[in-house]
Amino acid sequence: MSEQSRRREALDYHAKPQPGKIKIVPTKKYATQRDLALAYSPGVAEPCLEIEKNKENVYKYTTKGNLVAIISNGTAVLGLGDIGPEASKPVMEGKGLLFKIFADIDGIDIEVDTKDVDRFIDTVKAIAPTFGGINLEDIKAPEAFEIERRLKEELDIPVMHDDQHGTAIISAAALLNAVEIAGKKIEDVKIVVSGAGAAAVSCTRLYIALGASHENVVMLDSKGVIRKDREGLSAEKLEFATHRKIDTLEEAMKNADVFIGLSIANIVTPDMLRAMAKNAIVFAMANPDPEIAYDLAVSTRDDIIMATGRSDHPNQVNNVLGFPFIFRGALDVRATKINEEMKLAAVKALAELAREPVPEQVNIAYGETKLTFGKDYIIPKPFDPRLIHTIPPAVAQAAMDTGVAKKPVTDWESYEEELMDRLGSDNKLVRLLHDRARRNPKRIVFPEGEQLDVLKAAQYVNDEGIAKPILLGNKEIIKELMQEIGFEEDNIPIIDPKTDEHEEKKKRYTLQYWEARKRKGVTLYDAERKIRERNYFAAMMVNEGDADGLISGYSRAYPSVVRPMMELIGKANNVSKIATLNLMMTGRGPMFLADTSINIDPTARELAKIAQMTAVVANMFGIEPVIAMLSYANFGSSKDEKAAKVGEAVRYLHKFYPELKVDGELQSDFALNAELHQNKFPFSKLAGKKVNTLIFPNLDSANITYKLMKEMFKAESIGPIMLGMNKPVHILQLGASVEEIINMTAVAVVDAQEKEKAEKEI
Ligand SMILES: NC(=O)C1=CN([C@@H]2O[C@H](COP(=O)(O)OP(=O)(O)OC[C@H]3O[C@@H](n4cnc5c(N)ncnc54)[C@H](OP(=O)(O)O)[C@@H]3O)[C@@H](O)[C@H]2O)C=CC1
Ligand SMILES: CC(=O)C(=O)O
Ligand SMILES: [Mg+2]
Repeated sequence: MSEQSRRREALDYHAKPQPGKIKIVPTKKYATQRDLALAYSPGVAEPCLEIEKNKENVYKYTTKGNLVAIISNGTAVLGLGDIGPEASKPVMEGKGLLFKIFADIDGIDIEVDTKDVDRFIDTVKAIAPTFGGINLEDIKAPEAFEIERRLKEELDIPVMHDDQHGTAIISAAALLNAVEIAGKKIEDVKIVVSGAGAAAVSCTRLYIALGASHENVVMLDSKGVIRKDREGLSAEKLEFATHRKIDTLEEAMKNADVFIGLSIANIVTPDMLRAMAKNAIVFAMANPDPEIAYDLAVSTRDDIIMATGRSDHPNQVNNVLGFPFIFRGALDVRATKINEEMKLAAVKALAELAREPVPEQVNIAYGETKLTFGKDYIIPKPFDPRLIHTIPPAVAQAAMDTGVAKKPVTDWESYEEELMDRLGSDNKLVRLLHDRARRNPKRIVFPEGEQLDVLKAAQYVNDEGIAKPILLGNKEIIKELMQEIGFEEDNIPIIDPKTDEHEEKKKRYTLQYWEARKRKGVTLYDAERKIRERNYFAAMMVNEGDADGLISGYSRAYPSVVRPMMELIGKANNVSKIATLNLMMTGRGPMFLADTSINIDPTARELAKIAQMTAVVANMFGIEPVIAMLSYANFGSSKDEKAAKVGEAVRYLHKFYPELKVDGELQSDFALNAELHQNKFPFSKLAGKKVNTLIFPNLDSANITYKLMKEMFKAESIGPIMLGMNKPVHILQLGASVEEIINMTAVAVVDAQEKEKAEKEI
């Protein structure tokens, strides 16, 4: 992308469809006069009086506890310098967005038009009652030091200048890991720090607290190396002034192990990098453009461990990884400050998290094959969903240990649940599914073992204890691919149905298959050939109890995989037709949609059965189904046979499954809008209820709807989940993502558990 189009894209992003990046949305009902009487006068007086009696009640009745002010005067905006309060607003709004998406904190930007330290402090103190925390941002040194110090002393809510401490925490975690990867010791490394401002000073202090040697640091500002013999140094610069008789960055870089850039763009040259020690560590963190461009640095030396503040290269060392989670932990225990112990706890948690195996969804989010701890992955990625339940508890615990938590956590398990819920119910549901699978993992056969994405999913479910994979395909190819993704597991069965191995098993499957199909035109010879095909072999494995479930369809069109499954495995006893559902993660919560893939124009009875089978699966996910039978008409408003068919299906359901919360026929708006539904059809079984299951009258409408939701609203989908098969067999959509394959595998495991339970009951 050219520089010009990148610029245009950034400007359009901010300008359209409405200017800016955040807005305020009410959290309470406001539709009726009664609601307004509660939200505002007279009802609002009650919480006011409660808070007047006890100020702490402000946390109970208002947004204070989750509201953070992001305050700047625009004097050190990124590496752009003193561009003024208005020009800093996009950055501050950006931080508001990041607070929200990563930690569910409401961050409000406040730009203050003053460079006077006292005036700035007075302004922040005057507005502090509104907020649960204060994030100071992009205020230049040395004013930033005094502003933060005094506000911390004078306020009883957490105050953190993020450029100082957020940056220090993240870069310290990255440095600890980088030093280890480089085979060095923090105590020994020679560190050059370019910049002597808010970020540089705090970062260096923290590195020293973590073991770096004061003598090994050389710091530079806009005038060059900060030497002890220089006149007029501020207290902070004097703290890091060196006795060495050098003046320039070029001199400082000779044999240095670490370069820390918190200054301005493009001041480091390739020659300077070449002069550094072996396995040099270079954190060029100036934003938006680093002290040396990433590509230039890595092409200069191949032993370098390189990081920047940007998201478009490996190793983004940026305070975005810290502030959302540090404030989350501090707010949750109502900490009165963010102290050293809390910062160190965050450093440790972040550094350790980078060493853990990376969830596949992070690989996907960053378009990576396999992120692993090493030179190109020294620090977690901001979109890592583990951050929310790893960093805040560490910070909260440290706050409690040091006596600054006014509301300590008492139940850590439910606190972690609450943290995970902050990222939405989708995560919760998927977690529930994976947890259920993990309780009793089953053997799942993957006929498409030669596909990289299938292997990655198999690796994940194996590592996570969700399933015990069995892989079908060419052994050599599979092993090579496994090695490529680091799937080093010798105990995974790999079977190639095309070779002469497993002769006895193949003979058994052939005879079974022939037995079942010999009166349907299949000869023994046909059967022998079919069993060498992976999907047939896999289906026979499930039939014969050599596997508990099957996942296929990644590389072939849906119908061509359904066919052998129907031939070999068939329907469950009480089922006339199989069907499928998709579980969609939507803004209003999880929704079940059926039949999305098989029955083109089901009869009334078939529709009723689809609804009943869908209800069973919803219960399996721990959700009580509330089912709308959809049509273009409402409760008999059209006499047309298409609408009447849905009405008839509802009558079946009411008669044979009276316990189900189901009604219709219904138009989709009446199905989804509980209030509209209640007003017009108070007699309905669904009146006042939140519908979570939609049964469509035909395949056209169901398939089109679920794919539209997926593409237009980026709704995540689990499915199509097979309904009514005799065994746990699930067919993927062509080209399903690794995440989808993982989730479908978990579905197959839970399905196998349920079928096992049902058999035992019989
Ligand atoms: N990646 C990240 O997460 C973060 C990155 N940063 C980046 O760090 C930089 C500094 O931010 P911050 O500390 O808040 O700002 P400050 O204004 O407080 O500090 C800027 C410092 O850079 C120094 N400087 C300017 N030009 C040069 C030069 N040619 N060589 C060496 N030093 C120079 C200034 O020197 P002098 O004292 O002489 O004026 C000053 O000490 C910015 O680029 C910012 O984007 C900041 C926070 C987080
Ligand atoms: C990332 C950040 O806070 C800065 O560059 O100022
Ligand atoms: Mg900043």
